Amino acid sequence: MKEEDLMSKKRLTVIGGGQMGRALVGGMVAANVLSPAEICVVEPSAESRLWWQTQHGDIDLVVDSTDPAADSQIVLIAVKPNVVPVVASQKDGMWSGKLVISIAAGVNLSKLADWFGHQRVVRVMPNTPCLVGQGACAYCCGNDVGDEDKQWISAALSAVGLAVEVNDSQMDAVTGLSGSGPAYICLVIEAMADGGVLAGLPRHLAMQLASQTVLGTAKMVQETGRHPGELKDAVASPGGTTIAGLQALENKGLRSAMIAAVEASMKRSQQLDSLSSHKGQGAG
Ligand SMILES: NC(=O)C1=CN([C@@H]2O[C@H](COP(=O)(O)OP(=O)(O)OC[C@H]3O[C@@H](n4cnc5c(N)ncnc54)[C@H](O)[C@@H]3O)[C@@H](O)[C@H]2O)C=CC1
Ligand SMILES: O=C(O)[C@@H]1CCC=N1
Repeated sequence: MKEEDLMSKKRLTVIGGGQMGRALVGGMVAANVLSPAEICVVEPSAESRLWWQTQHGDIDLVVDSTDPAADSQIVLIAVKPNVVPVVASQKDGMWSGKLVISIAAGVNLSKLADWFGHQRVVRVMPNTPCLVGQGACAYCCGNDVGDEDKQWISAALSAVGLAVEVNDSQMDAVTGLSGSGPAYICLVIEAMADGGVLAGLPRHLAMQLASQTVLGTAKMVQETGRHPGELKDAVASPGGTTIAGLQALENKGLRSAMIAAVEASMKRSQQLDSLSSHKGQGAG
C-alpha cells in the first residue's frame, strides 16, 4: 500500500492534549500526515481546550474518551503515566479492535497489554521537536501489531522526525536520552546565551547565535558522519580561544553532568515503571 493511501484511511484520537499531544498533532498536521478532520482530541481541562480551539479550531475536541466522536481505529494515549490505567479502564470493551499507541514514560508493553486487554499496543517515546518536524522517536510493538499497523506508525512518526524501532527493554534509556533530551539542550542554549549576555551581547542576538550554533553543529554531525571529537578538534586552534573555553567546560564537568542527566532520567523512567505496576497508581 502506498504511504498516502495508508495515511488517508485512518482516523486518530489523541487522549490528552497537553505538551506532547500538542507537539505530535501540530507536527503531523503540518506534515500532512492527517488532516484536522481526521483527528479527535480528548481533553478534560477547559484551559487546554481553549488552547486547542484557538490553535486548531478545525480538530474535533471532546471532554471524555467515551464520547462517540472519540471512537477511532487508532488511539494515541498522551496522558501522564499514572492516568493511563484510568483511561484504559473507563469503559468495558472500548479498546477491542483498536491500535493503541502510548507515549507514557515508564509504561512498558506488558502493562499496556494488561490494561488495554490485547497485544495490539505500541509504546512510543517521542520528543517535543516533533512539533517542528525534527523529533526523535523510538517505538516498540506488542505481539499483535500487524505489518500495516507498523507501516502506519513508521510513516506517521517519520513525518515528524526520526523514527526508530527498538526493544521494549531499551525504552527507559531512550527516555533518558532523546525523550528528556530537548530539556537538556534548551538549558545549554539558554546558558550559552547567558554567557553571550555576560560578554556584552544583547539578549535576542545571543539567543539567535546560541540556538543556530546548536542547530548547525547537530546538522554537521549528522551530514558529515564525522565523530564529534574530530569536529571539536577542528574548531580548537592551538593556543586559541576555543581550547580555553573547552578547558572551562572540562573543569566544570560538562561531560559527566550530561552523562549523569541521561542516567538519572533513565532511572526515573524505570521507577515510574515499577510505580505503575498497580492500576491507577504511579507518579505523574
Ligand atoms: N512532555 C514531553 O516532552 C514528553 C512527554 N511524554 C509523555 O507524554 C505524556 C503526556 O505528557 P505531557 O504532554 O508532558 O503532559 P501534560 O500534563 O502537558 O498533558 C497531559 C494532558 O492530559 C490531560 N488529561 C488528564 N486526564 C485525562 C483523561 N482522563 N483523559 C484525557 N486527557 C486527560 C490533561 O488535561 C493534560 O492536558 C506523559 O505520559 C509523558 O510521559 C513522552 C515524551 C516526551
Ligand atoms: O519528564 C517526563 O517525564 C517526560 C517523559 C520524557 C520527557 N518528558
